[in-house]
Amino acid sequence: MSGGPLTVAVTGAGGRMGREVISAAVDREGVAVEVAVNRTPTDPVAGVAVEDADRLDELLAAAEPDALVDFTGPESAVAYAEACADAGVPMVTGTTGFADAQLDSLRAASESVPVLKASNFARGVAALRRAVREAAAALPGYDVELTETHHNAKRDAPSGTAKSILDDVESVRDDLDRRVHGREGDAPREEGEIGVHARRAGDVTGAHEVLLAGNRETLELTHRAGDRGVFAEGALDAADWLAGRDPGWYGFGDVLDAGDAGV
Ligand SMILES: NC(=O)C1=CN([C@@H]2O[C@H](COP(=O)(O)OP(=O)(O)OC[C@H]3O[C@@H](n4cnc5c(N)ncnc54)[C@H](OP(=O)(O)O)[C@@H]3O)[C@@H](O)[C@H]2O)C=CC1
Ligand SMILES: O=C(O)C1=N[C@H](C(=O)O)C[C@H](O)C1
Repeated sequence: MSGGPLTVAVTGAGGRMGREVISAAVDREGVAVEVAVNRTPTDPVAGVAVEDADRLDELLAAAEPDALVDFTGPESAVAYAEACADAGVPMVTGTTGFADAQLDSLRAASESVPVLKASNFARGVAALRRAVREAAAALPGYDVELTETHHNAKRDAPSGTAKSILDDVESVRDDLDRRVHGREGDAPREEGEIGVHARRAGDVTGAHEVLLAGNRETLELTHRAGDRGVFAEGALDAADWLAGRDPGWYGFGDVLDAGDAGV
């Protein structure tokens, strides 16, 4: 926790999440949006002027915000992480869909500044992930299938959260190590599979459902995000927690474990 008013920069300010982060910051006492940028020209968001993203270096140097909050795309998130490293600004990123090499670049930035990356800033998802780890470990031999549902404009599939949950399952179940993305035709389930199903429809904010089945019983664990505000609030909590930390690689679990996330 920074201990004083928190100043933030927001990238992707014209996007669904960028707008939500700015609105949540404006509504939150003790938080000021000092910098907001977008790749394409965008009208002010919640009264905050949005600048050209090409000016980010210059704007960060002038404003020296406590943290930058990024919800954009993998390519831009890497470029913004490099800008943060150059300017000495901690970075919170909720962007998903990174390739391994892009993750390496983010990690390289975390050698200069604190970088906190989370595939989902909802507290309920953190609880879901704990519950999934416990259930998958407690039910050896049970089949596991994951279904995620998102709005029809989402680019990456499966979702970043789904990938995190799959990592969780694999971390406690040595017998499950093969991710099967959908099935078609003559495709009976085989040992070692975790089925993964990505649905894209309408304006669904985000839902993740894990099905465990075996021994003539089923267990379903589901999280549904009610609105994007839940992610924006979590990202601001993360920014507050990250400000002033040492360089390094952090996750949302660090914020929640610390119990001082300003909630
Ligand atoms: N961790 C979490 O809790 C959550 C994560 N997300 C993730 O956040 C990301 C953004 O989601 P969402 O807000 O719905 O997406 P949007 O498409 O609504 O917004 C994306 C924003 O990123 C900008 N952007 C995209 N690509 C580039 C690029 N190459 N260079 C510069 N700017 C770029 C867009 O700029 P422009 O307007 O110019 O196109 C836009 O402002 C996704 O990866 C999503 O999965 C989403 C919700 C919660
Ligand atoms: O793109 C989205 O909308 C979301 N993306 C994140 C993900 O990929 O897991 C988190 C949330 O589910 C919404």
